Amino acid sequence: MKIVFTAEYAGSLEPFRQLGELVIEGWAIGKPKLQPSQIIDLAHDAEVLVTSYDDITAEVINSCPELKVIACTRANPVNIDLQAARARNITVLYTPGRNADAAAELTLGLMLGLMRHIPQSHAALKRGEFTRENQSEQHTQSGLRKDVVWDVSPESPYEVFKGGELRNKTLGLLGYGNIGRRVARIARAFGMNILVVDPFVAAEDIDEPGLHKTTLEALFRESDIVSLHLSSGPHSEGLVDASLLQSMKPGAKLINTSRASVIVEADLIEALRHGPLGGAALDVYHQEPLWREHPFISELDNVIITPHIAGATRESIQKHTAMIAADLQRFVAGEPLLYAWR
Ligand SMILES: NC(=O)c1ccc[n+]([C@@H]2O[C@H](COP(=O)([O-])OP(=O)(O)OC[C@H]3O[C@@H](n4cnc5c(N)ncnc54)[C@H](O)[C@@H]3O)[C@@H](O)[C@H]2O)c1
Ligand SMILES: O=C(O)[C@H](O)CO
Repeated sequence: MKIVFTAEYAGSLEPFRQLGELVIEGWAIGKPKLQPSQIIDLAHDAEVLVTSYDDITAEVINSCPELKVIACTRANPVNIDLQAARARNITVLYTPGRNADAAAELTLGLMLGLMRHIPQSHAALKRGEFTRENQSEQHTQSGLRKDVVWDVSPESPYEVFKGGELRNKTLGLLGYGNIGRRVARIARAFGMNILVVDPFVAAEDIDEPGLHKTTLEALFRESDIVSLHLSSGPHSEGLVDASLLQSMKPGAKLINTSRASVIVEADLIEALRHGPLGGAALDVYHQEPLWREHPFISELDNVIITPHIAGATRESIQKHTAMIAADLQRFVAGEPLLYAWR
């Protein structure tokens, strides 16, 4: 069996080697996607194609007559022409949840960052603000040593960056899948109360002490922090709009590590400029990468931004490599598959 590997990988490739001849044209950060003609050159006689981000088009699929399995190392095989694969009876494997721990942990990092102004206070200190060189003369004249002064003026970091605690706050989770559930578990450990909206998960799978399924309107109205973890698609396009954002508590926070398309960006910017939002933390954008004049970069100090890195850990890559290897072994053994796209 010939296995062509154009995916990002980590950990052992031995399980693949045991299944057949392995041809590796691995993806790496900065490496452009392969063109269909390049994939066809590599995989025209392959039975298995493992990819991360390459577009596996109908042309590719139909030019590789031996293909039996296409494996995509993403939570959603959006880059595979699923209809063309189905027409050829090709099994499509994918890796749901491979980066769920990564995305959940970044979400909590962003939440703490938002509540305690960690990026802003770090940047200010690095710029030389709040250093001993800037201590007011008053303190030295009062006879206190500069290095033991505890500045409690309105301009002191203690005031400027005074934050809020997570304990006893209400966290609203929109989407209770792989990532939403993990965020809920960690947030409960911080002592947060959790509201959930997910039309595809029953209340009995959610409700337990500290966790409660509610309506979209109540979630936005009652949460101190709303974190978005829903899947994208026509069902969620522009779901978070002015009517929901304007119903939030004054100073409430919003976190989006899911997909930008679920928010109306202009409505978010308005809610950050003029309230009620006190801040937002974003990992995903309507157009990526962001550009310097974008308000999230050039204007809004109450926004924390990361460049679509929620899922980017070494462990995520190890997990997807192992998930695909295990399902390929099951495929060859004729056993039921765990991660086949249906
Ligand atoms: N920023 C990143 O690097 C990164 C990394 C991983 C995942 N993601 C994104 O995070 C999101 C969640 O990923 P996941 O792995 O948990 O997906 P998942 O499929 O496990 O869970 C998504 C959940 O959203 C729910 N949902 C769908 N429509 C909804 C709606 N209208 N309202 C509320 N809930 C709704 C689904 O029922 C499902 O439970 C996805 O959009 C994914 O693309 C981003
Ligand atoms: O699609 C995914 O798995 C994440 O957004 C990272 O690309």
